[in-house]
Amino acid sequence: MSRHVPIERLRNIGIMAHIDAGKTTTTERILFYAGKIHKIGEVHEGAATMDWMPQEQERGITITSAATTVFWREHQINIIDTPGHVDFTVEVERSLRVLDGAIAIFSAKEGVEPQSETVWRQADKYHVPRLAYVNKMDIVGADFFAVVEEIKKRLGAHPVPIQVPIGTESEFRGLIDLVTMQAYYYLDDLGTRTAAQPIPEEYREVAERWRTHLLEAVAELDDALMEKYLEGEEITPEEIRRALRRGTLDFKIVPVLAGSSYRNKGVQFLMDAVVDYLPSPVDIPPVKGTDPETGEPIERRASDDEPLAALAFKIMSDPYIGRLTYLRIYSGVLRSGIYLLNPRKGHRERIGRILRMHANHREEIDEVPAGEIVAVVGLKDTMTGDTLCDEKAPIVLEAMTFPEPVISVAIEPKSKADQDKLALALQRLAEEDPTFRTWTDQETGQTIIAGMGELHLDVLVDRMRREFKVEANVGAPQVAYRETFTVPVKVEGKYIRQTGGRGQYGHVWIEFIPLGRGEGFVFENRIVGGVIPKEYIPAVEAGLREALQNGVLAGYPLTDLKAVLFDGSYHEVDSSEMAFKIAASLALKEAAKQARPVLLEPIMKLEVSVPEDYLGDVIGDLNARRGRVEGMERRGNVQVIRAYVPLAEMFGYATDLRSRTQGRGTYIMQFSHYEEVPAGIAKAVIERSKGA
Ligand SMILES: Nc1nc2c(ncn2[C@@H]2O[C@H](COP(=O)(O)OP(=O)(O)OP(=O)(O)O)[C@@H](O)[C@H]2O)c(=O)[nH]1
Repeated sequence: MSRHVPIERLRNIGIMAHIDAGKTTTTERILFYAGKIHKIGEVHEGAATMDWMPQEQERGITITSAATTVFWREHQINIIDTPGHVDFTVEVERSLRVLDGAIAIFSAKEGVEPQSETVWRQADKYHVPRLAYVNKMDIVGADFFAVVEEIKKRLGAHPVPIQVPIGTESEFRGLIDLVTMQAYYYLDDLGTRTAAQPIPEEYREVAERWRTHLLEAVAELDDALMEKYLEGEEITPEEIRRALRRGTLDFKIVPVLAGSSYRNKGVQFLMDAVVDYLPSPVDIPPVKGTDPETGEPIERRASDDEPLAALAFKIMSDPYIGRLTYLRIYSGVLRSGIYLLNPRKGHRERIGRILRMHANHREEIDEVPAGEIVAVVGLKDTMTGDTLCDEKAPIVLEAMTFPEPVISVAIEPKSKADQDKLALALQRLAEEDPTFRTWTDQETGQTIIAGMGELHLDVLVDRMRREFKVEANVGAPQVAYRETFTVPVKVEGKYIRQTGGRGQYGHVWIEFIPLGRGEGFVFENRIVGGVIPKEYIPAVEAGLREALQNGVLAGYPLTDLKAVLFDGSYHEVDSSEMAFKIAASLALKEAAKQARPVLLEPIMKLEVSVPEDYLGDVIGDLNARRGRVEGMERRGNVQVIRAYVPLAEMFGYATDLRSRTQGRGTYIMQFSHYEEVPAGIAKAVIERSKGA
């Protein structure tokens, strides 16, 4: 088996951060030092190698994750660049799902920002061990130890600095390695570094203090080291590193490093830390899945000798190659030309070419061992979240969950030709992005696209224009309302037709029970004694699911309810799936009359940062938008307001806040949950939908 490196020397890592903390710059530098690119591209010049989509270069933000492979100290590092903007949270989530470790980047000035908190929690959810990297040590207001304190307070983590920066802001010029107690200086902004030096006199005290902190932390992790430490014996750098590694993998500590990626300081040490402290595929627990036949849980170890199990975590359409499916190979060996089972679809797919992705070129390979991340060309039906496996040893890996879209716009193609191109574009975009939805509005016949936020939709529309050359008019953004029931009801649905020949007979009794917000739709079959034959049950569920989509108040999907099929009857000759489907939808219609349906709206979690002077004005405005202010705190020289606000009131907020604060206010917003729309407003929304 050809493997670039033994699996213990493989690292699959992600880089996560708040927008603008420096992910792209840091990734660029890593590629540079690993010798992959020879000219360092600057983000602000629109030349960064990872950000290759045109919009990314124009907007200066990273939208899609690109996987890239580098080598460092005889280790192979696969890096996934993840986006920082909340509208693309799903990109972060799906990367975290397939990664083994992560670097969390913080700005030395801004510290723990709202989005860094969000991605940190996501990494917790997916059990991703991580390092913290305090970037931008060179900027005014940089404060390494303040960020360390914030990581502790705000994220509840146990940060353990393994370095102390020498100088800050424009004086930032070196790093003290607390593991070896040696100092390194940078001679320029190009990363030229001195050999190890003694710690300078003025840094002795602070270095000793943090060395003690480090030793206490590692002693806590290891009884043998604790003994040595208490005896006052010397603990070697090797012992410290081993304990730090164990502690990081066990989520007990987070090693913290400092640097300025932009000025080429600290990045090589960061790469060393990836090798030293982040897990290889064999350091993480075996992947979990189930047997598609029996539902029995199965585990697969990261070994070439296990049957193959891979997860498709991203689909991209490449203008030259076509459809690229990114796979994480959890176990077994992937070879081009083999057939694999997609258990969700129940059929086989042929693996075409296998590509290892570098930032700006691809390498074709024939075989990929366990633990790797690669892209595959030629898969037709595999979607994001699907498992591909050895057909002799089928497994379904735990699927990813994606949030439902909260905002939509209508798209009207300008010509017949645009109409056709639009159809293709929508199909491609939906394959790539599981949070993107599209459908045709029943009443108006318009094409609707839906996503996670205004920026998300902007980017999608932009891609339709550029990549698929669709000319279209785009409507104003609309809130994705939902509907639900508020009281439980038991109702009957009967569809019986007796007109000559063969009739129609479907008859159900269903109880509808309201569920909590976010629980979705649950169907339960409690038919006993064959009052309705088994073969008609799926038709009842399908009939309900279909009818739910069209709502009962204003055409928005009904959600957060449970339907229990508990009684009914059938006819030997006249019953059919169709008749039961219709009976189910009639039951739902009846339920709508009795179950006091209400309208639900998406509520956004908002953090606004404004200078003190504008505080009153901004809060007043939030109140006028039906906002609920939850709290306020001072961060540096700004006040941060935390609030919940209905999305319906937040269109155009960016412009509004800018003019209200003379451009000094900033905010970050993301979907939180659905809530009932107040009666007066609901009435207006329902009337508007009827008028449309
Ligand atoms: N002074 C200074 N500027 C930096 C440093 N690192 C990044 N920057 C600048 O900060 C800005 C944002 O950096 P990016 O690397 O694009 O940040 P990002 O986190 O990838 O941002 P998104 O891709 O938009 O999520 C750019 O203008 C960088 O040049 C640093 O260490 N020091």
